[in-house]
Amino acid sequence: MPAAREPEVIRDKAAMRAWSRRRRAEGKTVAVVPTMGYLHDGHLSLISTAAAADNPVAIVVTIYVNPSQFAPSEDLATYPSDFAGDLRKLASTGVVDAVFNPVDLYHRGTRRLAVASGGGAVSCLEEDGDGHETWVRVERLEKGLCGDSRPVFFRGVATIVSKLFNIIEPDVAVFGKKDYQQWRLICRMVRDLDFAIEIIGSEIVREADGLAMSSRNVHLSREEREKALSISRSLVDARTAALKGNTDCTQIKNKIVQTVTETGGEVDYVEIVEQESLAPVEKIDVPVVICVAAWFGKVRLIDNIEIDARS
Ligand SMILES: Nc1ncnc2c1ncn2[C@@H]1O[C@H](COP(=O)(O)OP(=O)(O)OP(=O)(O)O)[C@@H](O)[C@H]1O
Ligand SMILES: CC(C)(CO)[C@@H](O)C(=O)[O-]
Ligand code: BAL
Repeated sequence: MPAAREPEVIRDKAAMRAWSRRRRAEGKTVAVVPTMGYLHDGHLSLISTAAAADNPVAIVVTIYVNPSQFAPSEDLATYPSDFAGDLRKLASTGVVDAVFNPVDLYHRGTRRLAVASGGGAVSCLEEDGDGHETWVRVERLEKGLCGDSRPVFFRGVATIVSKLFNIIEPDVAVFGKKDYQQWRLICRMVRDLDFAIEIIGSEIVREADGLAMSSRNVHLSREEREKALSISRSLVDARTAALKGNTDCTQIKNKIVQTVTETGGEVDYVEIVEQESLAPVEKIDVPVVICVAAWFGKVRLIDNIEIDARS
């Protein structure tokens, strides 16, 4: 394990771009790990993936809670943050060269769009004005799964990730498979828009009892956290059943819904989709991913499991 090393903190986008260009002029590969902070071991595993990507590599971790991916009704205001703690964790890896932590990445404008008066603020960004008006949309992949209950989420993600790519100009970017739809959507965006960036999907990191690590887990009470284990447990059971030959998706989905609901969670969705297209399937005879989103109290969690019955 490398010795602890403080990353350089960069707040300004021009400084970030200049830093990145200097690293490339030195012959380094620039790898970026985009995050919203409140870092945990899942994030640190993305950094390890980036460090293994190429050599020599300059690693930038971005910490920015992007207002445009949150609807006004969602949890932007309570999203956890601990920048000092994040810096300590990043320093302890010994491999992170820079942290990009901008105060704001949007033009806010002057005209305020009040949500209450029906002024058209569909995300927390528009609540602050009409300054930003250019959006990146991945039209099919943004629909379904999380796109149904978070209608502005993927528009916000695709747009902020494009902005980060334009500022940092990385060679490589690492995303977690915990946010499976997000990872697939970014891959598609990069392909369709010819970003010269390799996208790496990194495996889900779990707590010892199976709960997928997530910044929002901090908001779970002890009881809610216990109930939330029903997601990972039911996903593992579903995978075991599928590999034993129960490939009927309706049956598998019903069982997961039943388990999570009986435990006290409120299911948002359970879907079984083809791994790359995210198209729903009826039978597990192609590589699939089972995706789940469920509420435990005020916390909405997502998780998934990949199944390739041929392997
Ligand atoms: N448990 C995990 N394993 C692997 N990657 C993860 C894990 N948790 C988050 N990531 C990845 O880290 C990146 C940044 O995610 P983010 O900062 O939103 O953290 P998060 O834990 O997913 O938070 P939340 O789900 O509460 O928003 C994303 O690419 C995400 O997929
Ligand atoms: C990719 C991302 C950093 C964009 O804000 C965010 O959606 C996240 O943390 O997964
Ligand atoms: N990790 C996804 C970021 C979000 O839920 O807004």
